Amino acid sequence: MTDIALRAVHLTKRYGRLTALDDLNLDVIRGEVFGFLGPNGAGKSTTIRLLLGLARPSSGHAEVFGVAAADVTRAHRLLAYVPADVALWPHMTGAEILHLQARTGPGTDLAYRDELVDRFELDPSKPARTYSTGNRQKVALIAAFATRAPLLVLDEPTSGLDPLMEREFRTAVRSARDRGQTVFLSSHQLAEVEAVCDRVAILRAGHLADVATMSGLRALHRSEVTVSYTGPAPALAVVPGVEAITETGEGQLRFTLTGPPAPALRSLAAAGVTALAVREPSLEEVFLDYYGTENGR
Ligand SMILES: Nc1ncnc2c1ncn2[C@@H]1O[C@H](COP(=O)(O)OP(=O)(O)OP(=O)(O)O)[C@@H](O)[C@H]1O
Repeated sequence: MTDIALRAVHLTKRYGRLTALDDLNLDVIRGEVFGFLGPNGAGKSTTIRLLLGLARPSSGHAEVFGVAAADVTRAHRLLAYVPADVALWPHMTGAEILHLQARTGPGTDLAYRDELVDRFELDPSKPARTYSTGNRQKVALIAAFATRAPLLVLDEPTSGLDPLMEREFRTAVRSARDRGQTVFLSSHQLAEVEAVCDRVAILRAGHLADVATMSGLRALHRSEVTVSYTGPAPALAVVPGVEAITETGEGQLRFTLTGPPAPALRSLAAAGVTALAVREPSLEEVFLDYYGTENGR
């Protein structure tokens, strides 16, 4: 089997006059956790459907471990897929669905599956129609993580999960990587991708803006700090990582911070700080900051 888990070659999808994906060329290497990051509507789900042969490209093609994505029967033996909107058979219980998926998929580690049911705190005895969005997502994630499929494709996998379950999700992704599985996950959350991925592709308005390693992405990650103080004005201009210092009022400052916060905090220590707020920018803001102001279309 080839070492390229997923390959997109000039992959393009047009819906009428809208180009949802424009000439994507991308290789995901076997064994890596690969993030596919982009704001809402960037074309992430469209790309995933093309990579999995579930939609037909306008031009270009995709491969799963060297198998043409259009050959869905063969390609899908190599992967487990969790869509963004998980639909389950409404009258079956979680346990029955997991049982069925284990029989039809590429092979399941049943002991690990039962462990995941506990860890994700899923009550498998209930019929699927009674499950919340998050619980439906859990069923699909448990089924996917428990398979021995060499590739897991997860579309916005944590959108319905609460923070505790997000932690379990991250643990499960790391275990998948330790077992040698390749994980491809789409997200619009920088923090999630930062926590689990080795590399990340950044998609913006249907265009691949960048493929970065995590350290490259961290350089993009800039927090906005607002501070009120009663003492002397802090000498922030000389602090590494501090930029865009703006006086917002009497004894009030705003600045952006990249990298470790310790030097900035040391400089603030003598200023008699009365309030400090740190805000993580949204992905859209990071993109605007990094890629310019036009909306990319
Ligand atoms: N079947 C379709 N028909 C027409 N337009 C579509 C169709 N599917 C997607 N689009 C459009 O293609 C663009 C990309 O959508 P897509 O769902 O792939 O984005 P996304 O990055 O997954 O967004 P989100 O994070 O909101 O799910 C959007 O402008 C969307 O409206």
